[in-house]
Amino acid sequence: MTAQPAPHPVQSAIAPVSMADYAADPAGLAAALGASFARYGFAVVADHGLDMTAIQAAVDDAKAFFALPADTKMKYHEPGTGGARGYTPFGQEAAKDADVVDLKEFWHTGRDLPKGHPYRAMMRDNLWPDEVPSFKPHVQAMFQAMDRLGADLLRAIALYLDLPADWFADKVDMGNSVLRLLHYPPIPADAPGVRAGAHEDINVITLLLGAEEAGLQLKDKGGRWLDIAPPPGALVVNIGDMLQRLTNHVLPSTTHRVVNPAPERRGFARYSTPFFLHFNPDFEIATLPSCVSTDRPNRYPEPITAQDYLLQRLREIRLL
Ligand SMILES: O=C(O)CCC(=O)C(=O)O
Ligand SMILES: [Fe+2]
Repeated sequence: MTAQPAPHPVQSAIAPVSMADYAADPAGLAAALGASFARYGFAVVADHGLDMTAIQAAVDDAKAFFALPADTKMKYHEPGTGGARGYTPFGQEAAKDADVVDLKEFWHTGRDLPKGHPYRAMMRDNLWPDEVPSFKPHVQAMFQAMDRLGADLLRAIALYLDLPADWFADKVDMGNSVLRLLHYPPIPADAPGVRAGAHEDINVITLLLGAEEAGLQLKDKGGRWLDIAPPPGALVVNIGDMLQRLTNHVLPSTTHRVVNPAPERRGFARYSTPFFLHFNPDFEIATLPSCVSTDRPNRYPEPITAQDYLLQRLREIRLL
């Protein structure tokens, strides 16, 4: 595989928050993260402690999978299942209300549930490609690493919300979380559509690696698009609709997109790996009382289970 030149330097709108002092000063991280989320719905997290060699091994296997012939990849596509597991080809997903499809293909890995677990009724079994033998152990390890880091970030978010640090722990420990391995191929000059149209994430929080290749933008409060250009290896974390709903918009789920590169970088693929952290499917998303006040009336008087909310939203993005 030929090495890509360094991505285009882009000025980032968001200052990174370091997790290096997390153990010594959890309240400090909670305050810094919370301030970034409240302002942008996004945070850039450095010193997150992920084993980047292990992550790279999984990303390399994803690249090997995407390089397979289309009909081989289609063996791992399960139509009519919302793209929950395995492969989703080009031309399938579109942003809500968009009239063009996104310029991407992806693979989804979820949680491996023990035999007989009641959530198996709602969470499909994983698929694994035979053609790339190390894919399964590498991608499983990456899923577990992101799952653990997500739980850590939720402890900081709980502190920011004045909840006990472990408030989220038993609400996400068997969550329907998904690791998405994404491939945006090189783009012809006249390609219609964009790599990923403007959208909000459905889940609780998203942990994104691989956004160094320029293109990821968030829509700021005033309607302006801002570039999110993380330093190499940094994690981009954003609030999803489920946490926005739980917090009555104290933590906003911000619209974002991946724009097509400048002409001189159109020949390069983009590989990124969002981990969509979800609640356990039967968790009832009911507005936190501490996030309701006379200035901030409850926007969601009716609770909804995480599973019902997910199904409703997947229909909107044409995955069901
Ligand atoms: O590829 C990226 O950087 C972001 C992708 C994204 O926003 C998504 O898949 O929800
Ligand atoms: Fe997204």
